[in-house]
Amino acid sequence: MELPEKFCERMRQLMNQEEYAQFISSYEEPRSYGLRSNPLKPASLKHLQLEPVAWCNTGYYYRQEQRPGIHPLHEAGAYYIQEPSAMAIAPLLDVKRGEKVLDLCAAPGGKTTQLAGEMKGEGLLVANEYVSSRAKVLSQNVERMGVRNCVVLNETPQHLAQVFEGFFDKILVDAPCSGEGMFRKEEIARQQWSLDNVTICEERQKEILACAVRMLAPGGRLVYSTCTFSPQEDEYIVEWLLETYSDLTILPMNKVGGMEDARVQWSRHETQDVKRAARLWPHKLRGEGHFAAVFENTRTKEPVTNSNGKKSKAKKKSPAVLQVITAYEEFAKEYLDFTIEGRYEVFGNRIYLVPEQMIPLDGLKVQRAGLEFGEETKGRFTPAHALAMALTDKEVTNSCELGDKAADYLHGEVIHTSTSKGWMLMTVDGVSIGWGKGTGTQIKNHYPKGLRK
Ligand SMILES: C[S@@+](CC[C@H](N)C(=O)[O-])C[C@H]1O[C@@H](n2cnc3c(N)ncnc32)[C@H](O)[C@@H]1O
Repeated sequence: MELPEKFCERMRQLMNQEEYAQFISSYEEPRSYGLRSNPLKPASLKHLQLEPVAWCNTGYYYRQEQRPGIHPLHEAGAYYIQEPSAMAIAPLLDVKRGEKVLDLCAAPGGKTTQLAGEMKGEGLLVANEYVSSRAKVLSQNVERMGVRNCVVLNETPQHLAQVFEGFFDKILVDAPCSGEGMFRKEEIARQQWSLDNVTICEERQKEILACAVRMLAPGGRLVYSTCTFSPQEDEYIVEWLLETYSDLTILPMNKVGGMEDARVQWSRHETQDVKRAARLWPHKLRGEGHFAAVFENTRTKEPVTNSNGKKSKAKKKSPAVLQVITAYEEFAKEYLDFTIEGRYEVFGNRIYLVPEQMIPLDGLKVQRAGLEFGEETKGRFTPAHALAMALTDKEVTNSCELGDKAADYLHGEVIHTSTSKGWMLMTVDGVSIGWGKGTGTQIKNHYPKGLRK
């Protein structure tokens, strides 16, 4: 594999001869493939031969030729395909049900969906992505994985910091970086790499982190991660955070499965605490490589905030809004049997469930306001695909197991079978995959046209 010359030169200077040889030869080895099972949509994965990933209790290695990405259970959100070392990051936040959590650089959503699985649908998860096309992909993945409590935003960190000062219990900054840990996976990462870009990334990371620190609640936790090896974006950044923010302390980490201490000698001022951060190296474990550090905000005093005091005022609902809510409630009475926390928000003819702790959405670039329930047209309610993906067959009055017809359903075909009439949740191996509408002799296909295979 052809690696950028200046990258090799830098690594050669940083490492001793023996380690450099091991590091470089890892690029000639085949890479490992991983998937993470989704606790929100449990399924049997017996059809795959899996080996556990040491640092993630839902993570597994799979063999490339098994191609789990083309199985209907993938479309059903039973698992997320994710590079194994990337699975080490979300657990570091130690999220608890009911917390307010921000994933500031979230697309395509590997770590967001992992956090969502740990939160079990309770609390507030804000997933933000700066690049709008990537925010759409993030939103699709949040939907596929059946997440109920996530608001997807397409904002700058600077604007978020103004709105959410001191608001979040947990913040993840999985920063845009020079991507040296992607070299084996993506040729484009090798082509786009340059020493100048490393420096640009370092500056950008500091700007993003300055915003993240402002949004961290007293006692809150911040996790910083990259998928690159350059000390400028790893040890330097950790040291900079500790030198700049006296309220931040770096926490020790449980380094398992071949993770190593970060290297104090690679920081600018040899700050000893830097070693608490972790390096995941491709020549030391089965993964492409990552860097991670965990910080705690030791400040105890509440800051003056914009957001904490901001509550959604109960606005008088217009007749049009009431019509949408009524249509949903009638649908829910007939077809749903579930309770879920949050507040209704209506945008045009669409109704969403927004997590209770979310502040008013006005003035924010919202990609997904929460869980979309569906839309009303002329008094008739059509449930959203997102709602189907977030439900289990126990939470609906009618469901239909597709079995060997799953591929037909994903193609958009009508399912011929005698059925009851009305909306039904379609499932694959018991996991929801979309809506169908029974006529008595067949089920009309409501799998979204844009997702059909
Ligand atoms: C390493 S990726 C995130 C991967 C994601 N956490 C996951 O696990 O799937 C970093 C993200 O930061 C976004 N980004 C780029 N510039 C940014 C900026 N100035 N501020 C915040 N995010 C930015 C990128 O578009 C990219 O999606």
